[in-house]
Amino acid sequence: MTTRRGGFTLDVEIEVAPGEVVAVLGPNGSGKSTLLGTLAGLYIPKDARITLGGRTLTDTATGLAVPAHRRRVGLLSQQALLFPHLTARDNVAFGPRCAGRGRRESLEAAGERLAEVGIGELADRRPSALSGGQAQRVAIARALAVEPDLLLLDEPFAALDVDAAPAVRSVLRRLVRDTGQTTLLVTHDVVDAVVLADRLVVLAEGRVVEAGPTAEVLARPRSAFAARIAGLDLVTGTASGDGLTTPEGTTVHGIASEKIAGGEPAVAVFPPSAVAVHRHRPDGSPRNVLPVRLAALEPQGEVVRLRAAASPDGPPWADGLAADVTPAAVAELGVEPGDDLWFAVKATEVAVHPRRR
Ligand SMILES: Nc1ncnc2c1ncn2[C@@H]1O[C@H](COP(=O)(O)OP(=O)(O)OP(=O)(O)O)[C@@H](O)[C@H]1O
Repeated sequence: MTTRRGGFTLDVEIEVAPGEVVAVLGPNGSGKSTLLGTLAGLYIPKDARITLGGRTLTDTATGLAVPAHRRRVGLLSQQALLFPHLTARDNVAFGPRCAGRGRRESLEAAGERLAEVGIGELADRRPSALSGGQAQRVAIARALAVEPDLLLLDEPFAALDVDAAPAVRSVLRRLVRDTGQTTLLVTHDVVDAVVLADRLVVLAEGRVVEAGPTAEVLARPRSAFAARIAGLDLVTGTASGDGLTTPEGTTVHGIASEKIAGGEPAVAVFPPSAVAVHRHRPDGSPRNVLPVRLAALEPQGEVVRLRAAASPDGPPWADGLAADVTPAAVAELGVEPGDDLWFAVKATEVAVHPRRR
């Protein structure tokens, strides 16, 4: 598709498989919202063919443009944007009604969706009597009420205050993760992308500069933007009592970000700045101590990033882990590629998130 907005041109080709979650990342002004708006039918593209599950939604060659409310595309934006004069239930029932479903059926569906997002008891309230987090839950219910073939999420947590965001995030993560809902998610938060997305697409200046499976893009970023967001250490495995267990049986001690049942797929995330580097195995406190072989030293502004390879004495998943240390510490350690080192991370620095199956 090609969409123009003022002097800006978005020119992309994107495919999302049924049931897939694709995260769209990119700097401010790269065209992420324009992409979602074009798919939702809010912006008229200059030149585009958009199909969804065998239906053509837009084809500029033939002049076809299915109106937004008939696309079966759910859009959730930063702001809830509810109708102020309608109750939560009527707001949610609005979409199905527009799509031609009966009044009773639409209201019933609305009640169910509101219960699913945990606010069934607030169905009769107007938006002015809802908190920001509650309003955003109504907006989630509304986006799902049209039984969308495609769900578009445009930074759905960005406008929520720090108290409301975690609960809404957890509701939405669960819905996206567990229902097989085909979803395109715009986010600035790499953890959301890691936890939710099968694939990442990186936009810059209106074009796709990088695309691929989430883990691959983050492990081997090619664009500057992906490299910047990829600056996190990730270990995948399954949730266990005190953190995460990797496929070959190591435990990474950490703190669960939300309730996860033991054995559920999970990912442990920590910043390279939380990794301490030692020549010899450190005694005592840190719960996570890991032998690695130093692969590379990468200058990263104020710090030096020590990139690990797996050590013959350690787990294979250490390959690619990063530790950020000061140049002074590098000099003190006197390390060079090929050296055997120890990475240590406190359990309190490791966040364990549920992961998509
Ligand atoms: N109504 C408009 N008229 C003219 N230009 C616009 C309009 N809306 C957006 N633009 C331009 O289109 C470009 C893409 O904007 P868009 O909102 O899609 O970016 P984005 O990647 O979603 O950014 P952000 O991360 O800041 O939300 C920007 O350069 C912006 O200035």
